[in-house]
Amino acid sequence: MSHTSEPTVHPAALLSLPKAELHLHIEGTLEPELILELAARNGITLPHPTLEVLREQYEFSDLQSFLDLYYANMAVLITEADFADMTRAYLARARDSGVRHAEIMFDPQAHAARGIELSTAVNGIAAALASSEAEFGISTVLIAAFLRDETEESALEVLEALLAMRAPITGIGLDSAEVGHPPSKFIRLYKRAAEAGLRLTAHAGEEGPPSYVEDALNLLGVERIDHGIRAVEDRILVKRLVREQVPLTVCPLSNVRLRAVDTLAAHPLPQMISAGLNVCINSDDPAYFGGYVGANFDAMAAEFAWDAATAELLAGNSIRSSFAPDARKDALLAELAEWSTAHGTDLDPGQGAARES
Ligand SMILES: Nc1ncnc2[nH]cnc12
Ligand SMILES: [Zn+2]
Repeated sequence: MSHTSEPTVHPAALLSLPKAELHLHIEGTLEPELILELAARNGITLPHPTLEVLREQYEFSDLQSFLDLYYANMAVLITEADFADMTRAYLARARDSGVRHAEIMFDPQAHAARGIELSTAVNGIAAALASSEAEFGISTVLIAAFLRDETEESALEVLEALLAMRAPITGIGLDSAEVGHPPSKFIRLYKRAAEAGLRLTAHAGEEGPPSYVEDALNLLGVERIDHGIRAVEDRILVKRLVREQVPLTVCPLSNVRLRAVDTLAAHPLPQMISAGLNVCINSDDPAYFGGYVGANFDAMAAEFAWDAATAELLAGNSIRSSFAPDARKDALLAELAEWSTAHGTDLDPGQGAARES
């Protein structure tokens, strides 16, 4: 079902494509096996105590049905070592997906609400990130995401605590249940974060209306929008997003599993690319949605018969839209140019596959 005359990019080439992952919840990388291992290690009895029963819970009808399980499973994260092990497991899988830079969100309020010290979560994650470049070849950025279904006061308190402890965070995000919790709830939080020199992103337009995307830009001053797929419903907003080249961190497998879109074939990403939007591909909560960033690329490339130039465009967007230092971006863009030379659209069909296999 090729839509172009160019050869479809080979899955092995997609894995070697140097890319950045900008939308990733570290708690959403807790694989069922690790959940059970940590539960045993910490003497915790889970409501779903076997792998089989736990796996049966991974059928979601919407965002909230997923969030219920996501928050429940966090109960196994108790010590710094738990947070570090979870983070290292993600980095290993991200490396296998060709990720060279990762921007990792965590939910500090969700852990504080369970009585876990902020420093436990921060230090555990940070310990794994500290050796990420040496161990996995992945540079990283840590983002504190605030729960939009909690109050702004709670978010401000936690942000102040993170600043006071000099937590190694580069930015803030806004996640959890979207509808009914508009960006306008968090104006003071984003103002404070901007004053503290933090980079700004927010989930918007996942389940919520296009007006939430507009409000995140206008009221919160975000530099990036996480998801943003419902922006396509508003032509004027799309024009603005194209004009300003606002990065949209799209998560195809997540959108299908949470029923934001009916099927992968109905996903608006191809339409977004054609419109000239600055989109990239991410995994969101890969342990819950059927795959890491490589699987997201594979599924979309197969569904839409993407060529190497489309893969290169998406990877380039991810690198350029990252919060990485300019020197790191330049190095990754140079790697991408090398990949492009090896896998470019002027390549004979099959040549890329032969090189990779
Ligand atoms: N996809 C998602 N949307 C909103 N909040 C989240 N928290 C973790 N994953 C999320
Ligand atoms: Zn998300």
